[in-house]
Amino acid sequence: MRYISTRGQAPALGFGEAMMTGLARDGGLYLPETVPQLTADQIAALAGLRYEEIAFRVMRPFLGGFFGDDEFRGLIAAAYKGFHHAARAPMVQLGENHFLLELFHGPTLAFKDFAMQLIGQMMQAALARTGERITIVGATSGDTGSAAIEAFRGLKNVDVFILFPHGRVSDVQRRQMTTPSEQNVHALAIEGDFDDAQARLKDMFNDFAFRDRVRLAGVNSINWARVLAQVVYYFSSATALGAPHRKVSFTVPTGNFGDIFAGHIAKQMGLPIDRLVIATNQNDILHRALTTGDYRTDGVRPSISPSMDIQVSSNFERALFLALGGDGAAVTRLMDGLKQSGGFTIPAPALAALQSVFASGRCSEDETRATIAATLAATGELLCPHSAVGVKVAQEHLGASPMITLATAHPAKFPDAVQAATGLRPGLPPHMANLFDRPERQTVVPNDLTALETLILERAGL
Ligand SMILES: Cc1ncc(COP(=O)(O)O)c(C=O)c1O
Ligand SMILES: N[C@@H](CCOP(=O)(O)O)C(=O)O
Repeated sequence: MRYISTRGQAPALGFGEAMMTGLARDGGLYLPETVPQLTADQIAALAGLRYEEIAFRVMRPFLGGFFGDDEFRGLIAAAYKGFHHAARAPMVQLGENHFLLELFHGPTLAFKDFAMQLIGQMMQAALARTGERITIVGATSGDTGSAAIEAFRGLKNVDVFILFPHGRVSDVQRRQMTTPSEQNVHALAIEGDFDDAQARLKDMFNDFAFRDRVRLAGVNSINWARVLAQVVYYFSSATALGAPHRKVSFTVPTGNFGDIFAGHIAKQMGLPIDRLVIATNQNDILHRALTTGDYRTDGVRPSISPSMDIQVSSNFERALFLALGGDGAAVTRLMDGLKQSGGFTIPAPALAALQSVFASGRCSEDETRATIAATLAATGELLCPHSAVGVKVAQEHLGASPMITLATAHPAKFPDAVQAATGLRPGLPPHMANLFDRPERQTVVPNDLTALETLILERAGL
């Protein structure tokens, strides 16, 4: 199994190298050269298995032997043992033909834990082989950061620096990042938005001297292993509803496009997915791009679903690469256009290819609040604002096949928004009960590459 870059210029890598490398050295994102297929019988056999076993069977073909079977099973078991629900990713029914996949039962209460807990295990196993020390730098709009800190806190051979937009994450999200006391954890509040944070992170990867000196590693969905681990719950949920014998559709609250891209991979592996629906908040660049063909940034507008306040959607590059038939030079031209003029036009055949896989919809702030209230009244389910964006857009796309909407975070991460919508203030679960009593530690940093690199070198003692 070899991994190739979306820009077509970086060397192809094996699974372990791709995981430890993060961004390809030509600025692209790694993807498997060919996507392994599961047969209908293999998919049918997943129904009723434990989540951990489904994870093993779905991900194993991508590893190219980097982990032995027993070792990989052990890593999966360790990754999910801290989840607070026996099913890991349980489903509840919201209405006729509409289901909610609860992905917030991990330690930091967001879907990020599914991949982050596992890559925490996989990276530690890889580092144990080489004795290397690495520096993880991550960009977050709120949830990736806390999940990464939870997965890597306290490790001797890893420093973890998380860039989050100053003043633009919820209090719970910020405290999840600023209260861990371990000295290898560095919470950096950048004066900018998530797009700035992610752009500076990619700049660091493209600064080879810095990258090599700190042994830079990435845990955003830049990292293929993150996307891979998110493929699993598409299989677990679809087979629970009768796949492969019937098709299912998914609606995914979307920002950086990693989660829905994992659904695209599941479909390519043979899972019979009818529609993959992109649900955006008022930062609706992906909905506009899919409907008009014009991918153009117009500035991040802070919303009550802050984790989706993103305009430069990293993994859209992976989808474009596939839609352009694997033409790395064409992807490079479009990405250069994005950098230079804030946008690009998707070539017509690629747009048609994207539209054959993805549908899309947008949810306003008022609609988000109304959906939280209406869903509570109709079903008793308390949604976080991101999941509400998904539910609203899903309701506009219900059809013959069952629709599964991904519930991406726990409502207790966004108590102000949920209370404003319903009058109810969701409480934190017992393992986080003292979050607001712990002292915070954060550094406010400018949106400036040199300043950031200097700080990281200093803190990492390099
Ligand atoms: C709660 C929540 N929902 C949805 C998303 C969007 O997911 P993605 O960035 O994979 O599109 C995010 C951020 O990633 C998130 O934290
Ligand atoms: N919403 C995310 C943004 C980063 O996404 P990632 O999947 O690329 O890590 C967050 O919560 O940080």
